[in-house]
Amino acid sequence: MSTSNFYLESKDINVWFGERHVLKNVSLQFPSNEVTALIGPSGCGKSTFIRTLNRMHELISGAGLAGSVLLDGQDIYGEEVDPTSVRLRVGMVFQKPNPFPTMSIKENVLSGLKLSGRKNEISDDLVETSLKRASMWTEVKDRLNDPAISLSGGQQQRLCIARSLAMNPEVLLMDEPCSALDPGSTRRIEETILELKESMSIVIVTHNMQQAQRVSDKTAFFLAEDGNPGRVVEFGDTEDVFNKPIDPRTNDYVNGHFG
Ligand SMILES: Nc1ncnc2c1ncn2[C@@H]1O[C@H](COP(=O)(O)OP(=O)(O)OP(=O)(O)O)[C@@H](O)[C@H]1O
Repeated sequence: MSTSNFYLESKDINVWFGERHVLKNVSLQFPSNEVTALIGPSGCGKSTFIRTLNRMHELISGAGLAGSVLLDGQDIYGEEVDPTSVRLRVGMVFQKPNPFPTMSIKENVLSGLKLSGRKNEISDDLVETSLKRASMWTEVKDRLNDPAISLSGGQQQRLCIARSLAMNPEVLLMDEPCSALDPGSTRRIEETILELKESMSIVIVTHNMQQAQRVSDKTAFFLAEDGNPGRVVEFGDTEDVFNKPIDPRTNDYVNGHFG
């Protein structure tokens, strides 16, 4: 049973690359059924932080970490915890769509299950459900055996979302998922995010202030000032962060005065 009121929670996360301290004391809470946007200028540590939430950070050589991340009350950095199982529970979608290009659409959806040895969960129903949840079933249902490379960039990104969803994650991390997409594809992904949040917690890194306001319930503003490590300057309801920010630096950033 969870000991936290939040589904996912970071406590005093500090990150180093070699000697360089790049994130300081980041404590954020991510409730179920909410979308949290991480915003801030380039280089303030948003992508680094999101990677600490599913133990992808430690795959980078020279990466150091202190602090804890509670997933449903359990520290994902606990000694007894297998990092692979964390990455299955906390899925991730990247900036650039990265389907397996020569695999078919269907094989892509099922690839995570195959790679993690969960072959008994593989079924046509799961392919359909995952593609439906990623809002692309009607577009691809008659071409499931076509290679992923035959899809548009926006469709490839939704296929990557479907691939994550097939693993039935409890949290979905999205690192600038729309930055390589046109406005129409961006809108489809945003609609998908709003549908998915009914069944999970979502954390999204975005440089698009309108997108943050359209999709997120909460917003965290990160800033790394004058060579100092990145930290959270302000965290709260998205409406407040954008319309009545407490910190003048948040006000300047959300109104486009820097970054
Ligand atoms: N693999 C790495 N090795 C060394 N330093 C890194 C590595 N990845 C990121 N950094 C450094 O950590 C800091 C935070 O980078 P990060 O990519 O997390 O920022 P960001 O806010 O996501 O930036 P952007 O918005 O441009 O994607 C930067 O100073 C960056 O140079």
